[in-house]
Amino acid sequence: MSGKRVSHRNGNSPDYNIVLLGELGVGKSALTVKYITRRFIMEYDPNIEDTYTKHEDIDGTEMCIHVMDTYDKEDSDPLRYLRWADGFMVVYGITSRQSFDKAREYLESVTQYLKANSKDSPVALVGNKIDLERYRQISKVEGNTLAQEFESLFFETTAAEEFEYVEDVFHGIIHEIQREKGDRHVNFQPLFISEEKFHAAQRRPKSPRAGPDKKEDKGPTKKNSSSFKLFNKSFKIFN
Ligand SMILES: Nc1nc2c(ncn2[C@@H]2O[C@H](COP(=O)(O)OP(=O)(O)OP(=O)(O)O)[C@@H](O)[C@H]2O)c(=O)[nH]1
Repeated sequence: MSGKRVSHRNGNSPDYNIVLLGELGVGKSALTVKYITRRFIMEYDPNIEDTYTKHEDIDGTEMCIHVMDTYDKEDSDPLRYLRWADGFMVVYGITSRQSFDKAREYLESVTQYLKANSKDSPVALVGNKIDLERYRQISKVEGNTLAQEFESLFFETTAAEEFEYVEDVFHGIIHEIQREKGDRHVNFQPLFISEEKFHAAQRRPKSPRAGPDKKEDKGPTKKNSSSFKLFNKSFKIFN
């Protein structure tokens, strides 16, 4: 994109909506909060569904990213996120076969909706918790095969390690959303956080954990006051 800014009808930064779907406990909240705050937080209230906002400047393009961390009950209406989302992240834990089966169900319902509504929003299958390699139940090949079946992007990542592992996933889907909306015209190769890259990084000395990461972060922005709820809870913060 070489620093060129995307112009929009009203001159404002574009807004992109990303929804996270998946079984309880796969790390939807952990990934959302890591992306927004760069921190790994251990405990969440599993019954909360919320939307968080982050300002980004990617390749010289300013944008506003809204992330919905869903809590899907039996009787809740999936249209609330299906209509809202510009891009979907279907998350499973690599240590849980059950969450992988659930991810397939989400992929089926999302792709069915998109097809029925002639929409082409990008979908990413995301295998989380690769820091727990020793408990892995879903191989990378199996994840990749499922993603290919649904013509979706595929990533493996962890919310418990470096911020970049999570950022890569979000930026990957943001690039695809931009491309789908005609805001980006370059050939983008989906980023993979490979086990090799992850383990190589594990062997390197880690950057200091405390405090914010290197890049200036404008922090969470109030959308409907939800972003600020984060800081009122007694979370355990690990980095
Ligand atoms: N080791 C490890 N633990 C993780 C990771 N991501 C999340 N967790 C932990 O897994 C548990 C569930 O994570 P959540 O983010 O609450 O999962 P969720 O998908 O939002 O599910 P609910 O909050 O239960 O709706 C928490 O204890 C997290 O700390 C990860 O990448 N690695």
